[in-house]
Amino acid sequence: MDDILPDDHACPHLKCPRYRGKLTSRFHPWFSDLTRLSLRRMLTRLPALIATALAWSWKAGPRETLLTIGLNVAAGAVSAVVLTAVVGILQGLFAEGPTPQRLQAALPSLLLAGAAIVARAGLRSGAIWAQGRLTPLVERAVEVELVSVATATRLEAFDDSDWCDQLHRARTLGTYEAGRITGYAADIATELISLLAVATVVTVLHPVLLPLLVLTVAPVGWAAIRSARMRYERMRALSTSNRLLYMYTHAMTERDSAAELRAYAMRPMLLAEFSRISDHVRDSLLAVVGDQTRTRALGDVLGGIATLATYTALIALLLAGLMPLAVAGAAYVALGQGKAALDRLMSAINSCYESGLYLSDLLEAFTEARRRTPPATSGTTPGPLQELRVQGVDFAYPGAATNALTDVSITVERGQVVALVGENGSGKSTLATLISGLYSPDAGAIRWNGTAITDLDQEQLHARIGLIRQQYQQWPFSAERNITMAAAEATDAGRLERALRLSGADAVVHELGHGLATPLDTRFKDGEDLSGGQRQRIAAARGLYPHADLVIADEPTAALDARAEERLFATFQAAAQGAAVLLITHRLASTRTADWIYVLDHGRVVEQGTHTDLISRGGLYAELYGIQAAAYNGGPVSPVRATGDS
Ligand SMILES: Nc1ncnc2c1ncn2[C@@H]1O[C@H](COP(=O)(O)OP(=O)(O)OP(=O)(O)O)[C@@H](O)[C@H]1O
Repeated sequence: MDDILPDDHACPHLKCPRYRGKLTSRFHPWFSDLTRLSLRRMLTRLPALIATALAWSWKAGPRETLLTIGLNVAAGAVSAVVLTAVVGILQGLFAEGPTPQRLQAALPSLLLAGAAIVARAGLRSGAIWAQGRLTPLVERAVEVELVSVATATRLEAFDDSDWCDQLHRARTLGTYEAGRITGYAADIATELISLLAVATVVTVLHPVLLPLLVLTVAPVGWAAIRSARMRYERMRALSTSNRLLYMYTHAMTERDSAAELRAYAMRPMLLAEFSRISDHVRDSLLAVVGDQTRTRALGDVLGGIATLATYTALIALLLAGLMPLAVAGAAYVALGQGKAALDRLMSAINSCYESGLYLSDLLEAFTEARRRTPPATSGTTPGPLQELRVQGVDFAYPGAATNALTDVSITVERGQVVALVGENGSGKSTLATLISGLYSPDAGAIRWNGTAITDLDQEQLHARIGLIRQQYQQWPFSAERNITMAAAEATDAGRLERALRLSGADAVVHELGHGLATPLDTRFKDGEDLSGGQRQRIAAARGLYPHADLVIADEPTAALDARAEERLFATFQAAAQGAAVLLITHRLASTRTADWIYVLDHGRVVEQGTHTDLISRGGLYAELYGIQAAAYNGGPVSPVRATGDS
């Protein structure tokens, strides 16, 4: 397990140079750029991020976006009126003259302040309502966009752990923050308007007050942004740990792993691993809380000193006779409001900044997904298959030290059943996956009637291939949908009936409580589960349902009983009348009737020919066939030794 644990297990301190080095080398180059943004660079980048967020918001809910921004800005403007009115009240009250006269002078401002406070409350409530609606609208729109780009990427993207981390972060944090950033941007606008009013008032009262006001908030703002960045860096470094926790939680709470968990008594091990990783996440986050607290405390202390200096300056101006008492009182209130507005502005910028980091992450995930997506081919339309030719193909899985396939060439013609055989790990499924167009070869080409399949329209290519995968997935859909799968059009009853009959899945469906409508997942109402062989029949029907030119059957009978196996192989022979069949199997009895057989060994084609050719050659095929035949004929079989035998 240690080897797949993230680098952040190595050192809990972000400041550790060893750790930093690992992070920058492990993640994409933009990582360091993103997390080391200075305040200035962050502020220059924010408008572009906000513009992106606004564009999403507008698309997801134009009315809510307008209301969120409009009502917030209006609330900010009304706050400015409140402040001006309060200053008017104070100036009226502290002015020279008899009390009734001073009260009378303050009355209009008092009424204005009261009305403005009520109006501001109404506007704020409206803004909260609009923001409350906007957030889920944007979250949903971004989520839909994210799954849309993620499902369009090439299959090999999912062999890259960095991409898996990035996608997990985008899914769990990016979409959440994207829904909030518009609100934060509106808060910034609100507080900027309030602040503009305060700045005007204090500057009119005395020019020295404005810089003092800025000084009181600057350290607090600096500390808030620094601590936001600390948390973001930590969350980013914990990506793999968090993804592992998610996977462990899934494994320990979902049905598909429930049986093995119990049968292999995995509970103590899983709980221990889960605790170990979650302890690490907890300790990392606690360490950040400590760092954040120290930074914030420093900001507060510096801010406190600056506040003290501000009020000292105010008192000094008053004592020196440079400021009348009425103005000093108004300045005191204005400074208080200004500090509150600046605090809120800093907090809004900080929230926006933190959201912006996650949003940048999300945008990077979109860019990365598009980079990993095959170009939208207006590719050539594949015609009915006459010949599929694999020419000198090399392929290595991402990150693998050795090739899974080396210089592989095979040909499949219409009307043929071609078999791929070979021992475990020899590259058969990999070749089938490449032919299906799910991976691209590193060298060589796969040609469909002479055209490289990479130049063909991929959707139309997939529609011409019926794939029976070795590792098939049983989807939590109805039995019918598990066979027809993505078919955009309504189910073709004739093709469905044929696929059910040829695969033997008709008998399976017959026994289901709700027939084809039965959900194949017991976690859902009326759901039923299937035996291994029954599942394989459904998977075979899935591969036979399309009107395919090429049926690729990868170990289609491993779980089938003898009768079902015989029927399926006969099906493939029949299917080859109007199409081509590429059959991967370890059951060599069934390859005897194949038109051509390719034998793979360590990713290379080592033999090819008909069954008779290969037997007479006495090579690997003959050896494997001999072993199986001997087992059936009661001949000598290699003894199987129990491990530990002395
Ligand atoms: N997703 C993957 N990432 C990395 N390596 C892989 C992946 N899938 C398969 N391999 C490796 O590629 C090689 C070929 O595997 P492949 O599944 O094609 O063999 P196979 O002939 O189909 O084996 P089997 O008879 O067991 O099904 C093996 O060494 C395997 O470990």
